[in-house]
Amino acid sequence: MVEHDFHQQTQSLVKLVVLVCLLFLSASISVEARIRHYQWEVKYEYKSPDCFKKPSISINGKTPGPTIVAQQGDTVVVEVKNSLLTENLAIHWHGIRQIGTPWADGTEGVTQCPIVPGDTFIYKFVVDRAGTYLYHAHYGMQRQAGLQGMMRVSLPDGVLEPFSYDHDRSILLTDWYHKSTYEQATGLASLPFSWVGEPQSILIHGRGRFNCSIPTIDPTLCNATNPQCTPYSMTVVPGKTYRLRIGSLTALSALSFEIEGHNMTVVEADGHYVEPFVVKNLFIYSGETYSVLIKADQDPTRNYWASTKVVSRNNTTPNGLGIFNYYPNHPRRYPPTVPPSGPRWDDVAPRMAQSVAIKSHRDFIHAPPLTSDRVIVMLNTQNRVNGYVRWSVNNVSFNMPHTPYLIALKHNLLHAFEQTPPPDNYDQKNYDIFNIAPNVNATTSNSIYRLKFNTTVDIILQNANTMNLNNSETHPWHLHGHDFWVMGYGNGKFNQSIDPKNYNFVNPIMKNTIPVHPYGWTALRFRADNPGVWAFHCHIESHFFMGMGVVFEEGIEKVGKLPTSIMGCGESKRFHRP
Ligand SMILES: O=C1O[C@H]([C@@H](O)CO)C(O)=C1O
Repeated sequence: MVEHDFHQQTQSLVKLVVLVCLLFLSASISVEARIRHYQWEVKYEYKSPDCFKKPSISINGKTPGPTIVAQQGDTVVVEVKNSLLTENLAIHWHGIRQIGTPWADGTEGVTQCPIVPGDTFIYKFVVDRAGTYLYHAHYGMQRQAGLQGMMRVSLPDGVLEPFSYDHDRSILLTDWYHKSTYEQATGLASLPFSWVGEPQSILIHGRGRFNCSIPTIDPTLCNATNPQCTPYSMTVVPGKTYRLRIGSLTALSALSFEIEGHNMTVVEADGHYVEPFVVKNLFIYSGETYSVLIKADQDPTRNYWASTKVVSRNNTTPNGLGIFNYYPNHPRRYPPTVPPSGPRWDDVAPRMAQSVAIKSHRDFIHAPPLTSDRVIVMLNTQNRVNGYVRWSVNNVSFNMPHTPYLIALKHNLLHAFEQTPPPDNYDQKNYDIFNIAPNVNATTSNSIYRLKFNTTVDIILQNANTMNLNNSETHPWHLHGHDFWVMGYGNGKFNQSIDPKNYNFVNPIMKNTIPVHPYGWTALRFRADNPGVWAFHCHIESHFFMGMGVVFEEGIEKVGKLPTSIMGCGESKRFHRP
């Protein structure tokens, strides 16, 4: 009897040990499988994405950089080596909320010190929601030198999308200047002011075609036969349906994208499912992502144009052209037709109509809070400060401090930036948004909005006239660390006592980037529930450089111990122990 018991006990002990070992093994296997490790070297290289040769910033030799592919819940680790020789660096993971890792947001001056030449910095964060996202440089105007790419996060195994398709493809749309970032930034920060002008080309996934035969172009710099500028071609099999993930990281341009002869069904925006709707052309602003479904259901004996046109500015940039290639036609065979001319650049109505049409998918509605605790109205204006042309919010033009806010706030270095908070409103009674402001003087400041943790905040983006007569621009605003509900859009001046009554409480889409249309307003709502310090800014590279942004702090006391790797600049030098 005793012996039998002993035998049983030994058996159960062995079973337990085996079970624990198996559990341990499977845990370590699954943990290992869930880390996506990337090693990137960032450096300048000559590239000719539109046939014109220019020093461009590449990642492992490529611009756009590699697409990060991960699954919901994975940890992404990117080891970034700065080989730019004489230039600092920081990379932002656009659309990733960085819950619990605010120091990994990659915003120089806000969440980290820049990565100095020769250094390697490790970004580590969890991708907590499936969808289409972006990454790009967030230091000065470095993004538009080519440091940008896409991220694709798939659903957990066994979870289905609310739509079906045969193949998944991604393209990044960008605009491209021949002048260096330095020449551009110097002009913007100089007296007299020198504007960057319109981009020379539109690139479809890093490929465009500048006209090298223009007589003023140095023929040694522009080579129409360079294989780097063969047009982008996407091969499709007749009858199949394609999910095309489209991201825009233009420096300046608002775009209209279309595929000749094919409708597109919009199904995703900034990582959220959209109640499907059909468009002929998709308007997309810098910092936005969309997924569209396209069925290859046209005459399969030929190819079709993919065309990208600049809208919202009276521009000189030729349409960016690619090839929608029906297999087995040759992928570089030009379509037999004239490329589509696209919508009129100055027609705001269809752009507003698309913005309004983007609603949450009926099965994925996140209901917004019914009331908000604070309303911040943000007047968007172009101004002069001491003669310099700037952009500002409520007459305050933003500049970056030398000590990143996250470090300054966490370590109580409150003299590291101005403490008087920026205004929550502008002089709504007297300000005429339709005319050049009589007094366009503004101040510059690096003060920030401090939000009460876990409160609901409304932001009203109010557009206005620029310093040029009869001119108001489109500004795509991007919020770091959060998604917001899009509560409504309107033309003209926002009316606090009427317009909130028409907010969409039924099925508002959640996004991280949103346009404010010319002379219009856009209302968004978010929960200040992500401890950290977060930038909110116009995603036009030159506009943010000229002061068009703000910074929010929330729950700083809840932020965990900051990694010393983000430190080493300004007042944070003393905490830096490499
Ligand atoms: O910031 C800008 O400056 C120019 C122009 O307004 C200056 O004349 C322009 O088009 C912008 O978007």
